[in-house]
Amino acid sequence: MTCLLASDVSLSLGGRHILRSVTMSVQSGAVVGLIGPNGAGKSSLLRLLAGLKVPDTGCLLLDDQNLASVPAHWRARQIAFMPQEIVRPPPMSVRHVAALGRLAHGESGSVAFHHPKVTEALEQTGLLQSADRPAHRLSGGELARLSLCRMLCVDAPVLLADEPVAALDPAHALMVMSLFQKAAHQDGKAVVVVLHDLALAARFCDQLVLMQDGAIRAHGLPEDVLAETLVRDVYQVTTRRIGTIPVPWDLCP
Ligand SMILES: Nc1ncnc2c1ncn2[C@@H]1O[C@H](COP(=O)(O)OP(=O)(O)OP(=O)(O)O)[C@@H](O)[C@H]1O
Repeated sequence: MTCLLASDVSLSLGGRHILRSVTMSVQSGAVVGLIGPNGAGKSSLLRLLAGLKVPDTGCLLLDDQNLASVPAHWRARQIAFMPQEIVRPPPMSVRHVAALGRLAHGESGSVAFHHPKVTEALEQTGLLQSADRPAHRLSGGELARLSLCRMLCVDAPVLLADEPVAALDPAHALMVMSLFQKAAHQDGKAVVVVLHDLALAARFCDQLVLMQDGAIRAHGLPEDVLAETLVRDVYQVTTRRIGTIPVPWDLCP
């Protein structure tokens, strides 16, 4: 059982308080959705969870080990991270770029290129047919799926993805969210996904953490966190419901 915990973390950057006393955790078998308005601190928190930034106060614990003191190569095998910014890769094939995920295991060259996990991840992200295409010629959504694919190639017990569906069409967004759900529920991964789509958050996440102004405003079951009054207050939008699923409808008057 893997557990990643951010315990009372605070972070300041450029003289601004970015995160204030944030505590949250994710365990094997669960998808946690990190939601909140632009600038709320979601990406900053995700980078702390990935061990890519160190908090000013508080700590990050992976199975009781402080992320600040574990070897980087061990951390890279435990936590796979998909950043929000998708960098256009150099002229390499899609499979070559995906195989870079195996570097976390010290694998490169043909060992990485032919690794079964790479083929599986290409298939899961709908890129197997495009494996030989030049990666730098992919569309924005295809590049986002390649970034996700590379993360899956790490085969880590913890998956952290920053807005993985922001550039995807509805079918691929549903495919990717189903993929995260399966990774958690069937394969026992611990998954944290940053999302702006409240309907996807409601449908596919087991728990939601709602951030506002660098702090956690609410956390718990999606139906509780996405209560109409809370969504209205935090996002300044009204919603309409399809069952329990909220759809942002209008700006608050
Ligand atoms: N290096 C930095 N120096 C100063 N401020 C920063 C720095 N990095 C981030 N910030 C600020 O921290 C706040 C939180 O940024 P963050 O990217 O974590 O928000 P977010 O919730 O992920 O937003 P979005 O939904 O727009 O991606 C923002 O106001 C941002 O401008």
